[in-house]
Amino acid sequence: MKLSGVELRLISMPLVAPFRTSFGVETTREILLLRAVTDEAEGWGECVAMSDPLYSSEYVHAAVDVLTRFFIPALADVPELDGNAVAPALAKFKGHRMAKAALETAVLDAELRAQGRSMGRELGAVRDRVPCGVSVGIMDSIDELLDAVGGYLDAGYLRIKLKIEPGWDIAPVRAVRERFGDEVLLQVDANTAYTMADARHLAGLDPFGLLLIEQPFDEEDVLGHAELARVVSTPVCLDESITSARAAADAIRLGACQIVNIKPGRVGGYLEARRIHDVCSANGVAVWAGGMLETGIGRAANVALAALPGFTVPGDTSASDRYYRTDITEPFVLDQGHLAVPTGPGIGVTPIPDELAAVTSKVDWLPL
Ligand SMILES: CSCC[C@@H](NC(=O)CCC(=O)O)C(=O)O
Ligand SMILES: [Mg+2]
Repeated sequence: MKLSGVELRLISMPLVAPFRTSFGVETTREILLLRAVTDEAEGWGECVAMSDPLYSSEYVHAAVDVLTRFFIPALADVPELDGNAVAPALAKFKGHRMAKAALETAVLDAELRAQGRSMGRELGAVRDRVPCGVSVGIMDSIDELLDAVGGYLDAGYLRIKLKIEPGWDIAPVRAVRERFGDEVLLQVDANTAYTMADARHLAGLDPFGLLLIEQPFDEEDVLGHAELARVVSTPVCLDESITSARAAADAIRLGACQIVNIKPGRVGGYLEARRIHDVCSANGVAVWAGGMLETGIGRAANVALAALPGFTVPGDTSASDRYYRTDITEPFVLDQGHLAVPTGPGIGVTPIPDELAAVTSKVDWLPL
């Protein structure tokens, strides 16, 4: 394919309710969307970087800058562009995996649309629908939390994930167990809020039969997670630490994780995400699809990824209305706790022009 240019679009999506984690509160999601225009088709990619560098070092305006000044111009020199050619063309640039992922996805989407192949087929999906979990933020009270969890269970979600932080961990987990029983699939996510000094305290979660404890320590403290795994019986899952297939292989070898949360944006794209899936599967490590509050653009691709064979636990692929009153694509709607894997060419969805225009704050066109 020949790339004629890339549109960078900033949109602002108000959340249906504040979403609080151990690193802050999100009320509006500022998102960078890319539209790659080629001589054969157009493709879309969603950059999952947050507005501020709090989940990781990346943030929206840094992604705009690095794509504009370095990554998009670098594709001009690629003679036969396709999804597989993007990562090698950007390999000389360090980091910025979320920006790279958005660009690779837009080019891959264009390639697949041109060839009439779905993302699911390209990645190796083996299911036509995926079981869905939901991520529940830190709340002001246990009662508020129990109302929220009850609502999600009534909606059909098959797994509950509770955000935790020091001072909000054992009590909310105990309350959910006491109210909803031991059968509910339940896990927690600390977003790096603890240290090894908290190990004994975190062992206090063991009696509650959690599926996993996600990223309790700093993303660089891989050995700390291995040490924790020797102290607690709850399986340790890594998110922020797993930035590549190599990082996954090292973490598994060090005993730092028994389960892996795969987020294509965090690792540089869906092709690397599939490699991480393959490494984990080869080592008997279960994986699940993480989320970054994506619109239907990113959500469509995540649902396709979640249909691969090694995704054996429900992921954070929630319905569109978990975060947004109106999505910029046809909404993803939960059906018996599952989302259908898009079957159309590429990611299988496209933005609805009026909905996209309503949330757009800035559009830039970068010709090549
Ligand atoms: C704003 S928090 C984003 C990162 C967080 N994501 C979620 O909790 C799931 C978000 C979603 O449902 O998309 C995680 O660390 O796993
Ligand atoms: Mg996480």
